[in-house]
Amino acid sequence: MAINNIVILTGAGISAESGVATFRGPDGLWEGHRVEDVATPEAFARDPIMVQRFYDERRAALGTVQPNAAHKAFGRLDREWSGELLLVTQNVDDLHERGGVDPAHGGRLLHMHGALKRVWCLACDARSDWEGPLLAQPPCPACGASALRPDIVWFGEMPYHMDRIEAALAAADLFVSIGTSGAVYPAAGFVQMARAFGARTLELNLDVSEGSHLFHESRRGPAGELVPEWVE
Ligand SMILES: CC(C)NC(=O)[C@H](Cc1c[nH]c2ccccc12)NC(=O)[C@H](CCCC/N=C(/NCCC(=O)O)S[C@H]1O[C@H](COP(=O)(O)OP(=O)(O)OC[C@H]2O[C@@H](n3cnc4c(N)ncnc43)[C@H](O)[C@@H]2O)[C@@H](O)[C@H]1O)NC(=O)OCc1ccccc1
Repeated sequence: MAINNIVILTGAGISAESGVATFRGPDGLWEGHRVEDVATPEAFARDPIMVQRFYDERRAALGTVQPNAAHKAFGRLDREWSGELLLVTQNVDDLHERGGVDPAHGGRLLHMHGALKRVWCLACDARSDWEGPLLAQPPCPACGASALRPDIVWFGEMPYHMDRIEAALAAADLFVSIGTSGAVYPAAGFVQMARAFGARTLELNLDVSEGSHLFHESRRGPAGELVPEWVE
């Protein structure tokens, strides 16, 4: 089968070698909190200070990490692949962009769970690029109100770009999943969807994941080695 249309899904594992904590790593906790308990609209309503601190720390930490060989390999693929390519990431870091995947290049990169460097104003609904902390409740760049929240998809909220993602999965010849435990939906269901439409499916992951048995092929190892090998 000729491979022309590729859909790639990445998770926290692709950024692990850059020093970004995964969710279900050794303790997968933040200050003793399960992510599912911090990354929810209920937690934000209950304790906005705690939630803002959680994201301020992760946003600030982006300045201390660099894209790794896996991110850079996808930068090369984005530049060289003439067929259809959609890179869907569950990650909220900016390492795919800094690894060379150009978001402006035909919209090939989608952050289905949002991004740390974006904010959402609950007063005027504007979404804006953002670098600094939100703890001090700074004014919205669009309306000046102090009602900014991280532009991140929390548990119980609808992920972004689902229409584009589902259309690409339906047309995919190849679906590749990298560095994800397959524990969170709807992302964990993409492999079944791609297979249902006849795509070949490949997993590149350090450990066995909740979805490994669903793939045609599953390779074990660090993304920093497996991804450049696969892209070459
Ligand atoms: C916990 C789980 C059971 N819960 C869910 O799935 C829920 C509920 C649910 C929906 N459908 C279901 C069906 C069944 C059961 C439950 C549900 N899903 C939702 O709430 C979703 C929204 C989920 C998104 C939540 N936000 C995130 N992130 C942003 C926040 C933030 O980042 O702070 S999810 C977050 O957790 C997930 C973490 O998973 P991974 O990225 O896979 O990371 P993890 O640490 O788990 O695993 C790392 C893997 O990498 C590997 N690895 C490690 N190092 C390396 C290495 N070096 N190289 C290679 N691999 C490596 C490891 O082996 C491991 O396998 C990611 O998705 C990540 O984005 N929303 C929704 O369903 O809305 C409803 C709806 C529907 C219609 C209309 C309206 C509403």
